[in-house]
Amino acid sequence: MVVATPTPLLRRGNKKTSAFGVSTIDLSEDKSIVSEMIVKACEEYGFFKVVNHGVPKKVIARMEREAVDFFSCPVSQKQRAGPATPFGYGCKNIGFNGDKGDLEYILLEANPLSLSQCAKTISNDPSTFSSVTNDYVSAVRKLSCDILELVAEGLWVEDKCIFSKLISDSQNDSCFRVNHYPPFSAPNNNNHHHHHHHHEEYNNHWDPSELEEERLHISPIIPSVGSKSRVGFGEHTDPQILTILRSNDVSGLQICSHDGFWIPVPPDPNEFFVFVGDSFQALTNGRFTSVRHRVLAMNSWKRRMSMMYFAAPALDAWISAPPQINNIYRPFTWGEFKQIVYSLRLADSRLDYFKNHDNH
Ligand SMILES: C=C1C[C@]23C[C@@]1(O)CC[C@H]2[C@@]12CC[C@H](O)[C@@](C)(C(=O)O1)[C@H]2[C@@H]3C(=O)O
Ligand SMILES: O=C(O)CCC(=O)C(=O)O
Ligand SMILES: [Fe+2]
Repeated sequence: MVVATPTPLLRRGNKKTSAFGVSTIDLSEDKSIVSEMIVKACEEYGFFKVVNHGVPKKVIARMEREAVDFFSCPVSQKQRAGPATPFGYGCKNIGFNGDKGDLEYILLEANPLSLSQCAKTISNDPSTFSSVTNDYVSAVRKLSCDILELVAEGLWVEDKCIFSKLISDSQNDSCFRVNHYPPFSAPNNNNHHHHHHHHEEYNNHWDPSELEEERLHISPIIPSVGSKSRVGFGEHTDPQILTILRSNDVSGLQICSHDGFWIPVPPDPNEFFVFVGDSFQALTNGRFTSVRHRVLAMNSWKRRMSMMYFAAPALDAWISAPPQINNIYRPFTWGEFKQIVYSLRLADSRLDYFKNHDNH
Protein backbone atom coordinates (compact mmCIF):
# COMPACT_ATOMS: atom_id res chain seq x y z
CA MET A 1 0.00 0.00 0.00
CA VAL A 2 1.34 3.40 -0.95
CA VAL A 3 -0.24 5.61 1.69
CA ALA A 4 -2.36 5.30 4.79
CA THR A 5 -4.83 8.01 5.72
CA PRO A 6 -7.54 8.32 8.34
CA THR A 7 -9.68 10.60 6.14
CA PRO A 8 -12.35 9.24 3.78
CA LEU A 9 -10.76 7.69 0.73
CA LEU A 10 -11.19 7.81 -2.98
CA ARG A 11 -8.87 5.78 -5.18
CA ARG A 12 -7.14 8.04 -7.72
CA GLY A 13 -4.57 6.19 -9.76
CA ASN A 14 -1.48 5.52 -7.77
CA LYS A 15 -2.44 7.49 -4.70
CA LYS A 16 -5.12 7.80 -2.12
CA THR A 17 -6.71 11.14 -1.55
CA SER A 18 -9.14 12.55 0.96
CA ALA A 19 -12.75 13.02 -0.12
CA PHE A 20 -11.76 16.45 -1.45
CA GLY A 21 -8.73 15.31 -3.37
CA VAL A 22 -6.01 16.58 -1.06
CA SER A 23 -3.30 13.95 -0.90
CA THR A 24 -1.77 12.31 2.10
CA ILE A 25 1.81 11.32 1.49
CA ASP A 26 3.59 8.64 3.47
CA LEU A 27 7.25 9.66 3.69
CA SER A 28 8.33 6.15 4.69
CA GLU A 29 7.37 4.76 1.30
CA ASP A 30 9.65 4.27 -1.68
CA LYS A 31 11.57 7.44 -2.56
CA SER A 32 10.77 7.44 -6.26
CA ILE A 33 7.03 7.06 -5.63
CA VAL A 34 6.97 9.63 -2.84
CA SER A 35 8.89 12.22 -4.86
CA GLU A 36 6.49 11.85 -7.78
CA MET A 37 3.48 12.19 -5.48
CA ILE A 38 4.88 15.31 -3.83
CA VAL A 39 5.47 16.99 -7.18
CA LYS A 40 1.90 16.15 -8.25
CA ALA A 41 0.48 17.55 -5.01
CA CYS A 42 2.55 20.74 -5.37
CA GLU A 43 1.13 21.19 -8.87
CA GLU A 44 -2.50 20.33 -8.13
CA TYR A 45 -3.15 22.12 -4.84
CA GLY A 46 0.17 23.41 -3.56
CA PHE A 47 -0.88 21.60 -0.42
CA PHE A 48 -0.62 18.12 1.07
CA LYS A 49 -0.49 16.19 4.30
CA VAL A 50 2.51 14.12 5.36
CA VAL A 51 2.52 11.03 7.58
CA ASN A 52 5.52 9.13 8.93
CA HIS A 53 7.25 12.50 9.00
CA GLY A 54 9.85 11.55 11.59
CA VAL A 55 9.13 14.37 14.04
CA PRO A 56 8.99 12.80 17.52
CA LYS A 57 5.62 13.07 19.30
CA LYS A 58 7.42 14.38 22.38
CA VAL A 59 8.91 17.32 20.48
CA ILE A 60 5.42 18.32 19.32
CA ALA A 61 3.82 17.80 22.73
CA ARG A 62 6.45 19.89 24.53
CA MET A 63 6.04 22.73 22.06
CA GLU A 64 2.27 22.64 22.45
CA ARG A 65 2.60 22.75 26.24
CA GLU A 66 4.88 25.83 26.08
CA ALA A 67 2.42 27.56 23.77
CA VAL A 68 -0.62 26.72 25.92
CA ASP A 69 1.22 27.98 28.99
CA PHE A 70 1.99 31.26 27.27
CA PHE A 71 -1.53 31.90 25.95
CA SER A 72 -3.02 31.09 29.38
CA CYS A 73 -1.08 33.97 30.94
CA PRO A 74 -2.86 37.21 31.88
CA VAL A 75 -3.01 39.76 29.04
CA SER A 76 -0.63 42.11 30.84
CA GLN A 77 2.02 39.41 30.92
CA LYS A 78 1.55 38.45 27.27
CA GLN A 79 1.83 42.09 26.28
CA ARG A 80 5.36 42.15 27.61
CA ALA A 81 6.23 40.11 24.51
CA GLY A 82 4.43 42.55 22.22
CA PRO A 83 3.42 44.32 20.13
CA ALA A 84 4.43 42.23 17.12
CA THR A 85 6.73 44.41 14.95
CA PRO A 86 6.48 41.95 13.18
CA PHE A 87 8.03 39.61 15.77
CA GLY A 88 6.62 39.14 19.24
CA TYR A 89 3.13 38.80 20.68
CA GLY A 90 0.23 40.10 18.62
CA CYS A 91 -3.49 40.23 19.26
CA LYS A 92 -5.99 40.70 16.40
CA ASN A 93 -3.66 42.91 14.32
CA ILE A 94 -1.86 41.12 11.50
CA GLY A 95 1.01 42.90 9.78
CA PHE A 96 1.25 46.70 9.52
CA ASN A 97 -1.44 47.56 7.00
CA GLY A 98 -4.72 47.18 8.86
CA ASP A 99 -5.41 43.45 8.56
CA LYS A 100 -7.27 42.01 11.53
CA GLY A 101 -8.22 38.51 12.60
CA ASP A 102 -9.90 36.84 15.50
CA LEU A 103 -6.75 35.47 17.05
CA GLU A 104 -3.69 36.12 19.15
CA TYR A 105 -0.26 34.85 18.18
CA ILE A 106 3.46 34.82 18.69
CA LEU A 107 5.75 35.29 15.72
CA LEU A 108 9.44 34.47 16.19
CA GLU A 109 12.59 34.36 14.13
CA ALA A 110 13.55 30.70 13.86
CA ASN A 111 17.20 30.97 14.86
CA PRO A 112 18.70 30.06 18.26
CA LEU A 113 20.12 33.50 19.04
CA SER A 114 16.90 35.38 18.36
CA LEU A 115 14.83 32.70 20.10
CA SER A 116 16.87 32.93 23.29
CA GLN A 117 16.38 36.73 23.30
CA CYS A 118 12.61 36.57 22.72
CA ALA A 119 12.17 33.76 25.24
CA LYS A 120 12.97 36.21 28.04
CA THR A 121 9.78 38.17 27.35
CA ILE A 122 7.65 35.09 26.67
CA SER A 123 8.40 32.69 29.47
CA ASN A 124 9.25 32.64 33.16
CA ASP A 125 11.58 29.80 32.27
CA PRO A 126 13.23 31.20 29.13
CA SER A 127 15.90 28.52 28.78
CA THR A 128 13.28 25.76 28.69
CA PHE A 129 11.13 27.75 26.25
CA SER A 130 14.01 28.34 23.86
CA SER A 131 15.34 24.78 24.01
CA VAL A 132 11.84 23.33 23.38
CA THR A 133 11.27 25.79 20.52
CA ASN A 134 14.72 25.10 19.05
CA ASP A 135 14.03 21.37 19.12
CA TYR A 136 10.70 21.84 17.36
CA VAL A 137 12.10 24.24 14.78
CA SER A 138 15.09 21.96 14.05
CA ALA A 139 12.78 18.97 13.56
CA VAL A 140 10.46 20.76 11.16
CA ARG A 141 13.40 22.33 9.32
CA LYS A 142 14.76 18.81 8.78
CA LEU A 143 11.32 17.75 7.53
CA SER A 144 11.25 20.75 5.15
CA CYS A 145 14.68 19.81 3.79
CA ASP A 146 13.61 16.18 3.30
CA ILE A 147 10.55 17.34 1.36
CA LEU A 148 12.54 19.83 -0.75
CA GLU A 149 15.08 17.13 -1.65
CA LEU A 150 12.25 14.81 -2.68
CA VAL A 151 10.83 17.61 -4.84
CA ALA A 152 14.19 18.08 -6.58
CA GLU A 153 14.26 14.33 -7.23
CA GLY A 154 10.67 14.35 -8.55
CA LEU A 155 11.54 17.24 -10.88
CA TRP A 156 14.65 15.36 -12.12
CA VAL A 157 16.87 18.26 -11.10
CA GLU A 158 20.55 17.30 -11.04
CA ASP A 159 21.41 19.06 -7.77
CA LYS A 160 19.18 17.32 -5.20
CA CYS A 161 19.92 20.08 -2.66
CA ILE A 162 19.05 22.98 -4.95
CA PHE A 163 16.03 23.98 -2.82
CA SER A 164 16.96 22.54 0.58
CA LYS A 165 20.27 24.41 0.74
CA LEU A 166 18.38 27.70 0.53
CA ILE A 167 16.65 27.06 3.84
CA SER A 168 19.48 25.22 5.62
CA ASP A 169 21.81 28.20 5.01
CA SER A 170 23.03 29.58 8.35
CA GLN A 171 21.65 32.99 7.31
CA ASN A 172 18.17 31.63 6.56
CA ASP A 173 15.30 34.00 7.38
CA SER A 174 12.77 31.34 8.45
CA CYS A 175 10.23 32.14 11.11
CA PHE A 176 7.94 30.35 13.50
CA ARG A 177 4.41 31.31 14.46
CA VAL A 178 1.90 30.00 16.96
CA ASN A 179 -1.71 31.09 16.43
CA HIS A 180 -4.39 30.86 19.10
CA TYR A 181 -8.04 31.25 18.10
CA PRO A 182 -10.74 31.74 20.73
CA PRO A 183 -13.71 29.38 20.88
CA PHE A 184 -16.66 30.50 18.80
CA SER A 185 -20.36 29.86 18.96
CA ALA A 186 -22.33 31.53 16.20
CA PRO A 187 -24.45 34.30 17.75
CA ASN A 188 -28.16 33.74 18.20
CA ASN A 189 -30.73 35.19 20.56
CA ASN A 190 -30.23 32.64 23.27
CA ASN A 191 -26.56 32.80 23.87
CA HIS A 192 -25.70 36.42 24.43
CA HIS A 193 -23.99 35.48 27.61
CA HIS A 194 -21.75 32.99 25.88
CA HIS A 195 -21.24 35.30 22.97
CA HIS A 196 -19.91 37.99 25.26
CA HIS A 197 -18.06 35.50 27.38
CA HIS A 198 -16.18 34.03 24.43
CA HIS A 199 -15.58 37.16 22.42
CA GLU A 200 -14.54 39.71 24.98
CA GLU A 201 -12.94 37.72 27.71
CA TYR A 202 -11.06 34.90 26.04
CA ASN A 203 -7.99 36.93 26.01
CA ASN A 204 -7.74 37.55 29.72
CA HIS A 205 -7.08 34.06 30.98
CA TRP A 206 -8.12 30.48 30.59
CA ASP A 207 -11.30 30.80 32.58
CA PRO A 208 -11.64 27.60 34.63
CA SER A 209 -15.43 27.62 34.23
CA GLU A 210 -14.93 27.76 30.49
CA LEU A 211 -12.58 24.81 30.64
CA GLU A 212 -15.24 22.95 32.58
CA GLU A 213 -17.74 23.81 29.84
CA GLU A 214 -15.30 22.43 27.32
CA ARG A 215 -14.83 19.25 29.26
CA LEU A 216 -18.54 18.70 29.69
CA HIS A 217 -19.41 19.84 26.17
CA ILE A 218 -22.15 22.09 27.48
CA SER A 219 -21.53 25.20 25.37
CA PRO A 220 -24.44 25.84 23.04
CA ILE A 221 -23.69 24.62 19.54
CA ILE A 222 -25.39 26.48 16.75
CA PRO A 223 -24.80 25.50 13.13
CA SER A 224 -22.37 27.97 11.66
CA VAL A 225 -22.97 28.82 8.02
CA GLY A 226 -22.26 31.79 5.79
CA SER A 227 -22.08 34.95 7.82
CA LYS A 228 -22.30 32.98 11.05
CA SER A 229 -18.61 32.32 11.10
CA ARG A 230 -15.87 34.80 11.65
CA VAL A 231 -12.55 35.24 9.99
CA GLY A 232 -9.80 33.88 12.20
CA PHE A 233 -6.99 34.48 9.69
CA GLY A 234 -7.94 36.05 6.37
CA GLU A 235 -7.20 34.47 3.00
CA HIS A 236 -3.63 34.74 1.76
CA THR A 237 -0.71 32.84 0.36
CA ASP A 238 2.47 32.39 2.38
CA PRO A 239 5.40 34.32 0.88
CA GLN A 240 8.18 31.87 1.84
CA ILE A 241 9.27 28.66 0.08
CA LEU A 242 7.42 26.11 2.19
CA THR A 243 5.21 26.17 5.29
CA ILE A 244 4.88 23.25 7.71
CA LEU A 245 1.71 23.44 9.83
CA ARG A 246 0.61 21.42 12.81
CA SER A 247 -2.62 22.13 14.70
CA ASN A 248 -4.60 20.68 17.56
CA ASP A 249 -7.85 18.86 16.76
CA VAL A 250 -9.94 22.01 16.19
CA SER A 251 -11.05 22.67 12.60
CA GLY A 252 -11.10 25.99 10.73
CA LEU A 253 -8.37 25.74 8.09
CA GLN A 254 -9.54 25.93 4.48
CA ILE A 255 -7.58 25.86 1.24
CA CYS A 256 -8.65 27.31 -2.09
CA SER A 257 -8.71 25.07 -5.15
CA HIS A 258 -7.61 26.33 -8.57
CA ASP A 259 -11.28 26.73 -9.55
CA GLY A 260 -11.94 28.89 -6.51
CA PHE A 261 -13.65 26.49 -4.10
CA TRP A 262 -12.87 26.64 -0.41
CA ILE A 263 -12.01 23.17 0.85
CA PRO A 264 -12.11 22.50 4.58
CA VAL A 265 -9.06 20.63 5.87
CA PRO A 266 -9.91 18.22 8.71
CA PRO A 267 -7.42 18.80 11.54
CA ASP A 268 -4.94 16.07 12.41
CA PRO A 269 -2.79 16.75 15.50
CA ASN A 270 -0.39 13.89 14.76
CA GLU A 271 0.53 14.87 11.23
CA PHE A 272 1.83 17.88 9.31
CA PHE A 273 0.36 19.90 6.48
CA VAL A 274 2.65 21.38 3.85
CA PHE A 275 1.96 24.58 1.89
CA VAL A 276 3.74 25.76 -1.25
CA GLY A 277 4.68 29.44 -0.77
CA ASP A 278 5.07 32.28 -3.30
CA SER A 279 8.85 31.83 -3.46
CA PHE A 280 8.47 28.19 -4.47
CA GLN A 281 6.05 29.26 -7.18
CA ALA A 282 8.71 31.65 -8.52
CA LEU A 283 11.52 29.08 -8.17
CA THR A 284 9.54 26.61 -10.30
CA ASN A 285 8.50 29.26 -12.87
CA GLY A 286 4.84 28.83 -11.91
CA ARG A 287 4.79 25.03 -12.22
CA PHE A 288 3.88 24.94 -8.52
CA THR A 289 1.37 27.45 -7.26
CA SER A 290 1.27 28.88 -3.78
CA VAL A 291 -1.96 27.79 -2.11
CA ARG A 292 -4.47 30.39 -0.90
CA HIS A 293 -5.75 29.51 2.53
CA ARG A 294 -7.63 30.99 5.48
CA VAL A 295 -8.88 30.09 8.91
CA LEU A 296 -12.54 30.57 9.79
CA ALA A 297 -13.59 30.60 13.41
CA MET A 298 -15.95 27.70 13.06
CA ASN A 299 -18.61 26.65 15.43
CA SER A 300 -16.39 25.17 18.05
CA TRP A 301 -16.37 25.37 21.82
CA LYS A 302 -12.67 24.66 21.75
CA ARG A 303 -9.72 26.87 20.99
CA ARG A 304 -7.74 26.22 17.84
CA MET A 305 -4.01 26.33 18.25
CA SER A 306 -1.72 26.00 15.27
CA MET A 307 2.02 26.25 14.79
CA MET A 308 3.67 27.13 11.52
CA TYR A 309 7.27 26.94 10.43
CA PHE A 310 7.84 29.22 7.44
CA ALA A 311 10.94 28.07 5.57
CA ALA A 312 12.72 31.03 3.97
CA PRO A 313 16.20 31.56 2.46
CA ALA A 314 18.75 34.23 3.42
CA LEU A 315 17.77 37.84 2.67
CA ASP A 316 20.35 38.08 -0.13
CA ALA A 317 19.42 34.74 -1.73
CA TRP A 318 18.14 34.91 -5.30
CA ILE A 319 14.70 33.56 -6.03
CA SER A 320 14.85 32.65 -9.69
CA ALA A 321 13.88 29.72 -11.86
CA PRO A 322 16.49 28.31 -14.27
CA PRO A 323 16.59 30.58 -17.36
CA GLN A 324 14.02 29.45 -19.92
CA ILE A 325 12.55 31.00 -23.03
CA ASN A 326 9.68 32.55 -21.12
CA ASN A 327 10.40 33.20 -17.47
CA ILE A 328 7.23 34.46 -15.79
CA TYR A 329 9.06 36.36 -13.06
CA ARG A 330 12.21 38.43 -13.07
CA PRO A 331 14.87 37.30 -10.59
CA PHE A 332 14.56 38.88 -7.15
CA THR A 333 16.13 38.40 -3.74
CA TRP A 334 14.14 37.15 -0.78
CA GLY A 335 14.91 40.46 0.98
CA GLU A 336 13.48 42.44 -1.94
CA PHE A 337 10.38 40.26 -2.01
CA LYS A 338 9.87 40.54 1.74
CA GLN A 339 9.92 44.31 1.50
CA ILE A 340 7.01 44.22 -0.98
CA VAL A 341 5.20 41.58 1.15
CA TYR A 342 5.25 43.86 4.19
CA SER A 343 4.11 46.89 2.19
CA LEU A 344 0.97 45.04 1.05
CA ARG A 345 -2.16 43.57 2.60
CA LEU A 346 -2.59 39.96 3.67
CA ALA A 347 -4.78 38.98 0.70
CA ASP A 348 -2.68 40.70 -1.98
CA SER A 349 -0.90 38.84 -4.79
CA ARG A 350 2.67 39.98 -4.34
CA LEU A 351 4.20 37.93 -7.14
CA ASP A 352 2.35 40.10 -9.67
CA TYR A 353 4.86 42.87 -8.92
CA PHE A 354 7.68 40.67 -10.20
CA LYS A 355 6.17 39.57 -13.51
CA ASN A 356 8.23 39.96 -16.65
CA HIS A 357 6.47 42.13 -19.19
CA ASP A 358 8.75 41.41 -22.12
CA ASN A 359 7.26 37.99 -22.91
CA HIS A 360 3.97 37.21 -24.56
C1 LIG B 1 -0.38 41.61 6.51
C2 LIG B 1 0.76 40.98 6.57
C3 LIG B 1 1.13 40.01 7.65
C4 LIG B 1 2.22 39.19 6.99
C5 LIG B 1 2.96 40.31 6.28
C6 LIG B 1 1.83 41.02 5.53
O1 LIG B 1 2.14 42.34 5.14
C7 LIG B 1 1.44 40.15 4.33
C8 LIG B 1 1.83 38.66 4.54
C9 LIG B 1 1.59 38.20 5.97
C10 LIG B 1 2.24 36.84 6.26
C11 LIG B 1 1.35 35.63 5.95
C12 LIG B 1 2.14 34.35 6.24
C13 LIG B 1 2.87 34.40 7.57
O2 LIG B 1 1.95 34.23 8.63
C14 LIG B 1 3.62 35.75 7.76
C15 LIG B 1 4.52 35.73 8.99
C16 LIG B 1 4.38 36.07 6.52
O3 LIG B 1 5.55 35.89 6.29
O4 LIG B 1 3.54 36.72 5.63
C17 LIG B 1 2.60 36.87 7.72
C18 LIG B 1 3.11 38.32 7.91
C19 LIG B 1 3.06 38.71 9.39
O5 LIG B 1 2.11 38.36 10.10
O6 LIG B 1 3.98 39.40 9.84
O1 LIG C 1 -3.53 29.20 12.00
C1 LIG C 1 -3.60 28.48 10.99
O2 LIG C 1 -4.07 27.35 11.00
C2 LIG C 1 -3.05 29.00 9.68
C3 LIG C 1 -2.50 30.40 9.82
C4 LIG C 1 -1.75 30.87 8.63
O3 LIG C 1 -2.08 30.55 7.53
C5 LIG C 1 -0.58 31.74 8.83
O4 LIG C 1 -0.29 32.11 9.98
O5 LIG C 1 0.07 32.08 7.83
FE1 LIG D 1 -0.59 31.09 6.03
